[in-house]
Amino acid sequence: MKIAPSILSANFLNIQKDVKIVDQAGAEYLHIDIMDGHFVPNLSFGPAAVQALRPMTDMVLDCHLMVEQPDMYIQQFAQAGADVIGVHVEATPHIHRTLALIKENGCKAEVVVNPGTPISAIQELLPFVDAVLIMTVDPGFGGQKFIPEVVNKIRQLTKIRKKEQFWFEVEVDGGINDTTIKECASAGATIAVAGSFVFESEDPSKKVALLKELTKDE
Ligand SMILES: O=C(CO)[C@@H](O)[C@H](O)COP(=O)(O)O
Repeated sequence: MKIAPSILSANFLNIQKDVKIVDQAGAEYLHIDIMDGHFVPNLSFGPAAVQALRPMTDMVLDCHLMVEQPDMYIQQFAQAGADVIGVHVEATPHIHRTLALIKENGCKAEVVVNPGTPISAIQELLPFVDAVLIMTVDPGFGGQKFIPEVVNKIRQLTKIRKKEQFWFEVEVDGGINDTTIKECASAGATIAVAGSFVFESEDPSKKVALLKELTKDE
């Protein structure tokens, strides 16, 4: 399983140091939460933050857009250095167009589903995506409690993925720690985002190593 530390919980006064720590600890992805204060009740980063992070690491920059009208921002995030751009199925009536736009801009296209949204809502999109992000908390804040009922959706998606021989990544995000990551991994998740568990600890490097160790056989 790949580990994607979420910089929402990192130390913004010394972000370069935190990025280096998780990079050296073996994290493959760096998860960047983009919040607009409309789609979710919180504000975070814009394309300038992604541009500043890009020269700091070769980790995959995984931009999770929690924004309304995502099409307005795709090109800016792509030009800033995003590798993966995730857009919520709940955020636009034209999600297929948005996913195509992400690919046209040279990035991997990811569709994101909230805890209250069924897998059936994205089923027709599965042939077009590089990744599906299943939210295991309601988006907007770090440090929330994992919603265990969502594990069933990871299983459902994994079943479809195997049956149809799709190769998209199955990413999980929210409340991931040394217990919940095991449930997600056994259900078929391939990437785990972890914010507070990693960065609000004494030793983020050890936490990344622990998450990798716990899921090394998945
Ligand atoms: O998308 C989000 C929150 O909306 C996440 O990426 C959080 O940043 C994860 O934080 P933890 O739940 O791991 O503390």
